[in-house]
Amino acid sequence: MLYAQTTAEAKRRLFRERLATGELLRFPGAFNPLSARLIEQKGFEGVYISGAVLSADLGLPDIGLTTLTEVAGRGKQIARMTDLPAIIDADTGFGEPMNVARTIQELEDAGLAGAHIEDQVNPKRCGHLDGKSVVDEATALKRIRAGVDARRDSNFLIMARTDIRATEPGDSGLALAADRAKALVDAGADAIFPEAMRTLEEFEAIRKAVDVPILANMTEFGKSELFSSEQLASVGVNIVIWPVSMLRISMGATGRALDELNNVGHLTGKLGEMQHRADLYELLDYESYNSFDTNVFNFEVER
Ligand SMILES: C[C@](O)(C(=O)O)[C@H](CC(=O)O)C(=O)O
Ligand SMILES: [Mg+2]
Repeated sequence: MLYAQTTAEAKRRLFRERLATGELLRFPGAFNPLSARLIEQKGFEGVYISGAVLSADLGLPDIGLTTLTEVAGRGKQIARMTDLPAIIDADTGFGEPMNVARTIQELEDAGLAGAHIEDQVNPKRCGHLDGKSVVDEATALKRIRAGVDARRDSNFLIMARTDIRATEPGDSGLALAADRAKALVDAGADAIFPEAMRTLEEFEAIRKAVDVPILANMTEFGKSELFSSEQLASVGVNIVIWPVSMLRISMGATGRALDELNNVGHLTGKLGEMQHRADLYELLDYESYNSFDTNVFNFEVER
């Protein structure tokens, strides 16, 4: 009933323990609190909260328009609905290193298990678009140090994302990414998110460069080939995210349903694609509200 039972501290501790095993942990992107529950019900290890989804949800492009208050608020709504650890996209940390420090404390208070801070300049853009710029190494390291020093729960995972790979083509971009990843780890990053890696070999190169967990971003229509969990595990990736995928799927299905309404005038033909009322109620744990008030759940839903 209501929110998940596991405290934020326990989620972070368990997440750290799981991460230490070296296995691949799968974090699909939750586009709302309810979808986080579905991710948990389907047996995944964690929930990702994407900046691209958060901004798209508000009808805005992913160019750093959302505020810390909006991001922490949505993060809290999603994280509290699941016993799984939730990691959130904190973009460039919402300002100067001092702002990064406050960002991390706000995200801890919001119940997140971790966050990633990237080294793009503001205004930032999707990591899989061309024409990105990154800050110099000293600034990138300051952001991470500020976050690490500010956290109060040492289990809160601070992940450094570097976008530097796409600033130069070919092997030189990859070498820059490996160097920056090493420096970010020296500055205290608990994990590395190498953005816009193109091939499995590129993930492998970052794996060799650092000895902390690394994350693979399997966002569609971007720079990376879409590798399977098995392939990513085989090159030593520890966390995989599908940040926007569930929103893309839902919006695609919504578009097709609206076409059907226009063309046919009813949705009878779409019933099989819908989440059934009974499944929704199960996900909401509707029945348990009955233990509080027996008048709440005194009906049956036929499948
Ligand atoms: C991971 C990401 O930062 C996000 O906000 O979800 C995006 C995803 C995307 O735009 O496809 C990214 O920059 O890769
Ligand atoms: Mg993002």
